[in-house]
Amino acid sequence: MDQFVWRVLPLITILVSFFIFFYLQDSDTAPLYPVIKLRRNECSLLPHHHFWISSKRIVTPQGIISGSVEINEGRIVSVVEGYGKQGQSKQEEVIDYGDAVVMPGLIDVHVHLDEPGRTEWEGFDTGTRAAAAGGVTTVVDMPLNNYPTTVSKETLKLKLDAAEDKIYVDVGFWGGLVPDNANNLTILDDLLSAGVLGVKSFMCPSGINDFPMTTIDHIKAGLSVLAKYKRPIVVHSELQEDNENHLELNDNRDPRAYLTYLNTRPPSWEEAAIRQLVGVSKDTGIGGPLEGAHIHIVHLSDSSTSLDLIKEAKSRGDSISVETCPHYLAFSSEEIPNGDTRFKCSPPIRDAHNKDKLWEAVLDGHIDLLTTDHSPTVPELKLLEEGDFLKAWGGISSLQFNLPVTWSYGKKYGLTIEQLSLLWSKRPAALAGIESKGTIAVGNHADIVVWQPEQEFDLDDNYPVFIKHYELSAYMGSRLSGKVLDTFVRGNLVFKDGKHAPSACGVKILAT
Ligand SMILES: NC(=O)N[C@H]1NC(=O)NC1=O
Ligand SMILES: [Zn+2]
Ligand SMILES: [Zn+2]
Repeated sequence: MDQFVWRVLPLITILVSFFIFFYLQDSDTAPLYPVIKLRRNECSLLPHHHFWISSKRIVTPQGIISGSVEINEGRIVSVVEGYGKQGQSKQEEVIDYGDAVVMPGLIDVHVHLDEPGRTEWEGFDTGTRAAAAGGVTTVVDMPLNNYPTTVSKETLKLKLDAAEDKIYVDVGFWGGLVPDNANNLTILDDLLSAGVLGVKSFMCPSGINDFPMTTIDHIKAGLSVLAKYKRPIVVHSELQEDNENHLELNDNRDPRAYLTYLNTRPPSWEEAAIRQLVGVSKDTGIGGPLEGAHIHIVHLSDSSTSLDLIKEAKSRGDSISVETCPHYLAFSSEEIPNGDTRFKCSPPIRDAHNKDKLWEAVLDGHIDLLTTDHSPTVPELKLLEEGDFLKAWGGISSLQFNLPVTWSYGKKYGLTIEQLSLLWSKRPAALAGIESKGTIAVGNHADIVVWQPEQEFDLDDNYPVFIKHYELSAYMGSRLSGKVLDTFVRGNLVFKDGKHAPSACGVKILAT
């Protein structure tokens, strides 16, 4: 036995020395902690944790500057004006992006990732890879389309477990307000104290059985708890009217014609819901009985009376805000081909005049922010072959394309890069209460997208798309401008040249 040990000992010594030698080659800061070091490197496509990004177009709250951003351990530690003047830095630690735009990463506060329960529709892995590839550094996940829906602290726990080790960007979570927890506010209170950033509810059927709609009284009850936590409710604002003209039943019009579907969900549905909501938001103003609560209207499509009601509520000091989505700004009902159910969503895409007015409201600041409402499904439910607009799943798949789509269509209306950044980063961060994100400012998370507004590309089958069932996206086949080059999340380079970092190191964001 002794003899055996003496024979293998030199061999073991040589193996150990080889390991140490190669490990030290790879290390620059913490040679004594190989395990931590190796894992950290897998989070990023860069070897450094302290580095500089320089560019002639950096979007800061003070305007677009030429200079550099210093990043250390995931935070922005300095922003220096003057291109090529990054002080003490070593050359290999400076990434020079030339005239590419360096901007806060996008924050998409309306995304259905569908996991657990409907991972065949989307999922944390595919969804957050798509986000990273599109320059989206934070998403806030919706409480429905996953199964079970996120309506209690127990179901939130299932969400959090399902997200473990799968997220490439940071992810926050909305809880759901449904009759069950609106009628038993302890459940809602527990859900909020478990860390959801706020709650979502529907004023019409949601299309998902275990996510029933709420009445305005449920919403009022929910707001009383939300006020205490100072967190928002985000509301799908359509109120179904009992108007025969709009019912799908007894209707012998062509279900493949987009107009048939459009007529089933008129602007008056949005108007009726918003009228009820502004009746309640009046109490959210300073000194009001619901001070601290906030009402946010999701995916506004009607740019007429619905928008006027919101403007009025804002001008009297209500705590209320509104989002719209790229598909309402990119498409109009006149252009939607018969049977092309990729364009089906609710509320529906309306006519070109409505779209122009939506852009006007975006540019004037009456619409606060943009989101995707990325709501994917499987081909069997999108019914592309049948082309039946009345039966197909309503929801548009677009998470990876936010930035180029907003830019491609917006620049024709005079949208600036600074406005785009407010709409996609700063204001969404404020709504979700995650203000250490959303701007390139000292102390903030180094969540950054680098993109080239002038670069055009075709969204065809050769383009690396990471959303599941990408062929169901209404944007496939289009030519866009504004190519995402690199994406950083908390200083980790998570996406570059069509490739992701080896490990999914996004963080689950919980409100405290
Ligand atoms: N359940 C769900 O995701 N519904 C979404 N789809 C859509 O088009 N509008 C929605 O609210
Ligand atoms: Zn909705
Ligand atoms: Zn949605």
